[in-house]
Amino acid sequence: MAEIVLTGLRKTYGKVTALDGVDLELRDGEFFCLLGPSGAGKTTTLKAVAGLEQPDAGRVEIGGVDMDGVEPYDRRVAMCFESYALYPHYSAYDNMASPLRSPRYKVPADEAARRVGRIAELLGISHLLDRNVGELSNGQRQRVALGRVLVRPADAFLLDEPLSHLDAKLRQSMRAELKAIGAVERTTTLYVTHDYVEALGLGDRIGVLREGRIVQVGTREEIWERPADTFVAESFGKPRVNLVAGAAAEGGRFRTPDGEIDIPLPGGAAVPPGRSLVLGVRPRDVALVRDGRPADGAAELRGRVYVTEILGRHSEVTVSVGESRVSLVVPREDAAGLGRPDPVRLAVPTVERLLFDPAHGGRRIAP
Ligand SMILES: Nc1ncnc2c1ncn2[C@@H]1O[C@H](COP(=O)(O)OP(=O)(O)OP(=O)(O)O)[C@@H](O)[C@H]1O
Repeated sequence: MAEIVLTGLRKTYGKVTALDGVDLELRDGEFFCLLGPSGAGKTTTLKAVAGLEQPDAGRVEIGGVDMDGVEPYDRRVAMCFESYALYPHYSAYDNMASPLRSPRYKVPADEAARRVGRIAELLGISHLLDRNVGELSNGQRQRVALGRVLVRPADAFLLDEPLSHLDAKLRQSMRAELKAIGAVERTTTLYVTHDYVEALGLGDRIGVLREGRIVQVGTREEIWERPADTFVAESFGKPRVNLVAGAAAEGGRFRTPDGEIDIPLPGGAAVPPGRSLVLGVRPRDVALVRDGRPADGAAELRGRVYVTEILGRHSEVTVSVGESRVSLVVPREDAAGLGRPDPVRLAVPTVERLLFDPAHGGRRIAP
């Protein structure tokens, strides 16, 4: 077990800045998810921790020890890449046990068998242990590769999109297993993903990486309810958060340029009238109003259906409110019969409204 502390990590490849001053602290035994779009620097961060890439500047500490000059093999971390190198002519068992036979991690054969057996069971691959890896599916191979990492005694696991080749159902069950392994082993785990559902489901805490910088670190509730900026807000949730451009108006209100949306500012934000703002509301927080008035505290918007799309048992309805668009997710039957350009009324509840400042990179200013 060990905490991992990254300070001011920088790494450039020619003209590309992969890491632009990454600061991150992982607590001992924590399951930490690093989320970011393609090219954000996730893999580079992992490699810097593993010692496979030398940062141009900054420091990596594992368990309180500065890793400068420490060889990858001496860092006591186990890393699993998205592309996994297995021995195709060996059995799954031998692949998983191979690290435990190397001089560095050598454990007695019965201990190795016990470790491999336990991890294989957690990963749901016990029945595959005798098969040659060359005969396995991609998803099965990915689990063997993950197993090979998890059997090793290590202070930290570094996992790079380890579930990317699994189908949706298997991913979901594997998430539960990984969480269980993390809890049992209490081993600090740095888990890289670009899938927000995975990050929310797995991470004790989540770090959001953008263009080589950490933009926010927090629990799933903090990241979801109090995103640091519009980038983080847009990174979590499907359909995406509604971001509506407008400005502060007299009396503590938010107004779009055409005046069609004119509602109280969230969280009693004190913003001088005229200042540009972006209002954020998640589609699942917006409701259709059929009769009467919206519930207490909710603001009413009037618009016309622009498009509807069925998402399984729910439908996404996109509504034009003047020049702005607002999406909402409602039970499928509630949207039945709705089509362009039917008039609709929407309720936007108070508490879920977020306010961002477009003049400062879209950072959240309320609540
Ligand atoms: N060996 C390399 N040579 C040149 N450029 C590189 C190298 N490795 C990474 N990069 C660049 O550095 C940036 C960050 O890459 P990195 O692989 O860390 O991103 P990532 O967040 O893991 O992306 P993905 O989700 O696509 O794997 C990218 O612009 C990438 O093209």
